[in-house]
Amino acid sequence: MSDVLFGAEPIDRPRRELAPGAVWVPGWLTFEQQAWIVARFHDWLAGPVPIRAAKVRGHEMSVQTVCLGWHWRPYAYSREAVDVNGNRVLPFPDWMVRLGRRALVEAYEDPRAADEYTPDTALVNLYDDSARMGMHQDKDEVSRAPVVSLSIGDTCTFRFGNTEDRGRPYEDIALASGDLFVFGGPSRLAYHGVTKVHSGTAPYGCGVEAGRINITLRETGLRG
Ligand SMILES: O=C(O)CCC(=O)C(=O)O
Ligand SMILES: [Fe+2]
Repeated sequence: MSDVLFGAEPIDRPRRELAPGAVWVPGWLTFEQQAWIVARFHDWLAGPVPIRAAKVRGHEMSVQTVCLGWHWRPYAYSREAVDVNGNRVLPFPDWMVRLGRRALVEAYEDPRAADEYTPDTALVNLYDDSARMGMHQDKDEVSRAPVVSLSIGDTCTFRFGNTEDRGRPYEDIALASGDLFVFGGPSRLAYHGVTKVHSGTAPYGCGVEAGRINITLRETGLRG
């Protein structure tokens, strides 16, 4: 138990800039914050649009996703979940706007980093032991504001690459429960993915017993 718990502590895991604009802040969320967010996650699961594996060119992703603010399907955002049940997604909560702003200020160590930042959508991904996410760019947003990523539950191997293609150079890091990862500026369109979820590594107290939750806060730049 204690090994697992200490594994998620920021001890020996200093903050790091992987590339210009791409910053990893281990252990940013407290266990209390993580568990509170996981309780909200259960509220979202009971919401108007069920969590589902999106289809990319006819193939179901191994990750399941539910959205707030705007509904994402591969290559497009809409207010209604047109590829699920047609219902409008839950509104984007104000606390997430504040959390996203705090995340930018923290990651970039600049009190003004969030001055022009208003995230309006969250993609909430649920990974089981066998789920992965292939290398991709987040480019369905019109805005090029940074993406704020929060991880809760099992540790994963997160692959952060370059802006040219899916291949090398890339770096593999272990994103653990409570970690913050921000990619903006010159890294905004960097390819990234999840190559493995390490089952049984969710620390006691994070609110997740098995699996991994990842929340990305984004500014779509869309109107309507
Ligand atoms: O799960 C992660 O850490 C990354 C998720 C991601 O890249 C995405 O939702 O676009
Ligand atoms: Fe992504």
